[in-house]
Amino acid sequence: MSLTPADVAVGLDHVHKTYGGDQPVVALDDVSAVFMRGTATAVMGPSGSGKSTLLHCAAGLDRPDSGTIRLGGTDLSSMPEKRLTELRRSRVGFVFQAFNLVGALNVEQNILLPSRLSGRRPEPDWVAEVIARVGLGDRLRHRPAQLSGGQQQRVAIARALVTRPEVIFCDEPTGALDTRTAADVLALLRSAVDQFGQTVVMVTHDPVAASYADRVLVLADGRIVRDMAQPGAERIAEHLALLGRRQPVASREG
Ligand SMILES: Nc1ncnc2c1ncn2[C@@H]1O[C@H](COP(=O)(O)OP(=O)(O)OP(=O)(O)O)[C@@H](O)[C@H]1O
Repeated sequence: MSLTPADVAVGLDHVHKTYGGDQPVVALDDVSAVFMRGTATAVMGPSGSGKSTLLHCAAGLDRPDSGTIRLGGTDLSSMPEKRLTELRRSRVGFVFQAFNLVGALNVEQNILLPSRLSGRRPEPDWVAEVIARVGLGDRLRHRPAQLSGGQQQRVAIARALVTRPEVIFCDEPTGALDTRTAADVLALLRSAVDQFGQTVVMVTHDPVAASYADRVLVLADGRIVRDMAQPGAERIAEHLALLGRRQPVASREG
């Protein structure tokens, strides 16, 4: 099967990112990766390996020093800040470890906030479908503080889905949840991919969370050192343990 540009949700091409200061840190060192539409990818690696930097650059929250980042057909690298902000509101969704809901707004208002900010009226049928899918129909008038952690993360996922973004970027989406609640949230993200054709890119430390993805990329020292298709939690854990013993040879495995 040959790839067409339309199959690609996000593409990074030879991306470099160095943080300045007296002792510059190379956070991304010539990273090239393609995230296909309708798939979930987990990004893993030791602390400081560049996972958040990759996510932030791919999402247009940060800029690379060199290299190209494309969202769909759009090159983000040289886009003015104002357009980048608009693009993030309308074409990208975010789910963070700390949920990042607005405490003064109720569940429904939180879910509709990105649409309001981008000046787009979401289709009522789609909003109803998303709310039903995340199981929050009886909580719409509640404030975030009145919800459990798992329910708050469901609100964040609904908020991300409602704008039909081209990709949802998740940064440790289950980091603040217990194992069972985490499994519910991961199943929900998985169903967004399988049922809605959503694209998900998820940074995680957890091999079990990563096993919900179609593909696992592992970073070390700002480089991609593993690229695995559906490896399963045990194999992921083995690879991470090997990395702990420093095996810097890049490999691509199916
Ligand atoms: N704003 C910054 N200024 C300077 N250095 C930074 C900055 N942000 C990140 N770094 C450095 O860049 C490297 C990559 O950081 P990054 O946060 O992307 O790693 P990570 O894999 O997400 O780590 P963690 O798992 O601990 O969150 C690290 O060495 C980090 O210290």
